[in-house]
Amino acid sequence: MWIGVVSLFPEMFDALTQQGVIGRAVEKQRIALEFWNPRDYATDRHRSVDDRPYGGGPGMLMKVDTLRAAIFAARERAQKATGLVPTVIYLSPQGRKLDQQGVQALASAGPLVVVAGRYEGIDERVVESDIDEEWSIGDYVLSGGELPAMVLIDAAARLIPGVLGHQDSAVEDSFNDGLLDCPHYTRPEVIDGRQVPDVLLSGNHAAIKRWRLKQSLGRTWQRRPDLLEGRPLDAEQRKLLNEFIEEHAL
Ligand SMILES: O=C(NCc1ccc(CNCc2ncc[nH]2)cc1)c1csc2nc[nH]c(=O)c12
Repeated sequence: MWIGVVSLFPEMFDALTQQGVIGRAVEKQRIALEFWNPRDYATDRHRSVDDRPYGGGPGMLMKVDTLRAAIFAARERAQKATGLVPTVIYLSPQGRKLDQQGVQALASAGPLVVVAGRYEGIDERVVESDIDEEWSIGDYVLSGGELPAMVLIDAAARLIPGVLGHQDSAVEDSFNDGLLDCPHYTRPEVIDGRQVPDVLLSGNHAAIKRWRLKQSLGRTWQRRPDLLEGRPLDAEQRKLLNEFIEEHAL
């Protein structure tokens, strides 16, 4: 997967590339991550990258000419590197809320150019002319688009074949997709008098699989019933959930 990042703070993305799953994927060239900094296109003495808003008001906007130069350079590189026209994504509080379905779509959309804003954002005409999709990661105010861009890249990269070493966990994800995870346990067997559920010590893998699915269904019902609305249950899952509800009926 080829991803170009337009950001004033490319060094922030070291958090993504220096370690972990994504770091290894970049190293193994499963993912190509390249950066363009609008400041590198500044021509004035102060190398300014922000500009004042028409109509006045607090805050600044990203300077149009340096931002567009960086977007064009990233887009051109994407085409040279992949032979495909990239989808240009702008992270913004006004964007579509990112969820796993959106991540799946982005992961299979070919090369991406991801634009991370700073200040109060970017000129609306740049959104209209150069941006294909606007995405937000949630309804809370952050200081810029870099953390949202890293969230998007991390989530999308995990779906690229070969990025996740232990394939089964990716399969698990798909198996549980749309449900909350079940409780997990590891050594010691007792913590402050609290024991590990017997089924997990039984070695009965069918019973363990059943217990985990039941817990996922039950927890989703308890904590995020909205997730169940968009997800049909088969007969077995319906049965397990009903058992859970009966066991937890107050
Ligand atoms: O660039 C981002 N944030 C920086 C930022 C925060 C606030 C404002 C505008 N503030 C004035 C205002 N707001 C409402 C009315 N008037 C502009 C830019 C960002 C990208 S994706 C994302 N997803 C979740 N949260 C985020 O903040 C982000």
